[in-house]
Amino acid sequence: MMFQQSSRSLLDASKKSSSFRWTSSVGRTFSSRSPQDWVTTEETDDPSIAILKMNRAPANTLSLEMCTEISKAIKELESNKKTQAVILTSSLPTIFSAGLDLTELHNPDKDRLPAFWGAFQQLYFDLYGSRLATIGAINGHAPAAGCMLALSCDYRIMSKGNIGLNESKLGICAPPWLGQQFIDTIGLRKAELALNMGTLFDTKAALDIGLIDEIVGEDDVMDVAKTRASQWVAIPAPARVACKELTRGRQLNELKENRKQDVDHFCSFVNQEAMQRNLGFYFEQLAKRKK
Ligand SMILES: CCCCCCCCCC/C=C/CC(=O)SCCNC(=O)CCNC(=O)[C@H](O)C(C)(C)COP(=O)(O)OP(=O)(O)OC[C@H]1O[C@@H](n2cnc3c(N)ncnc32)[C@H](O)[C@@H]1OP(=O)(O)O
Repeated sequence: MMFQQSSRSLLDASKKSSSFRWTSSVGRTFSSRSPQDWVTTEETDDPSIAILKMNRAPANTLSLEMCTEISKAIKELESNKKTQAVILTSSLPTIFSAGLDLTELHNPDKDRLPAFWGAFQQLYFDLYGSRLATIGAINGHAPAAGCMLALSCDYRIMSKGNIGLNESKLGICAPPWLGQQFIDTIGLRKAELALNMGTLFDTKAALDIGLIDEIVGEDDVMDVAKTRASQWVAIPAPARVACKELTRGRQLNELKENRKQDVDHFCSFVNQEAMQRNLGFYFEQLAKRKK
């Protein structure tokens, strides 16, 4: 890995507290196959290009275990010298990732919360700082931390859905490092407007502001992703890695140096009563929406 980070203690803590079926504070039961199945990797006909698929129905939300599984898959791919690129995509029909799992944030388990945020930070380190060329094949909605997954890729193609940082609609603000990623991608003024309004962009608007690089037809996503991956792999790996270090190294190191403060900041922010009220309200609206 290019920007190796140590998170042993946080990830060890996450293993102790993992639970895969639970009832949320608004009474919905989440269940799924085991976390090992939430993320799968596949080979392509080009041995230098792999596919990483998120399979956590219903919305590929990022729980502590989901973050850990994605990080683990990236590290495994990186450990194979032949692998030079990964295509990140979703196996769900309409959602790339709905962002952080709100059950982690709402009425949180006080011991689990810091480990959860540590696993989310680690995922940012692992994806944004990967030595691999990363192609985001965004085949559905990608709000908030789902947008972070997309922003962490080197190249983004999108077929459908909405993308953006909508945290303000939940009564919160994106963490500074995610906000910075957004600003670095689309520029300060556009980011300022979008962050404040919590704007989610459709594919055309996302392309217009530079949040994605290309719109592709639904049936063409994987073919285009493979073509783009081949183009990235054709650049000598040391040059690619050096370019990534040049454009992303400062931001990655900044969080690395402030990791503990960021966890403390997040936990005290989330534990505020007003914050919990906002989250509870948003979460209930989300659950009621279909009815
Ligand atoms: C200077 C300040 C410093 C502050 C530092 C700390 C700041 C804290 C930072 C916190 C960062 C937060 C980032 C996040 O990612 S928050 C999560 C944001 N995500 C969302 O708002 C997305 C919510 N979801 C949707 O809008 C929709 O689900 C969708 C993605 C548009 C898809 O819609 P669709 O109709 O297809 O699907 P459903 O809505 O029916 O969803 C299917 C089921 O999944 C549940 N769901 C969806 N999203 C989440 C989620 N994020 N967490 C938990 N559960 C989710 C949804 O309720 C459905 O469940 P059901 O089938 O049981 O009804």
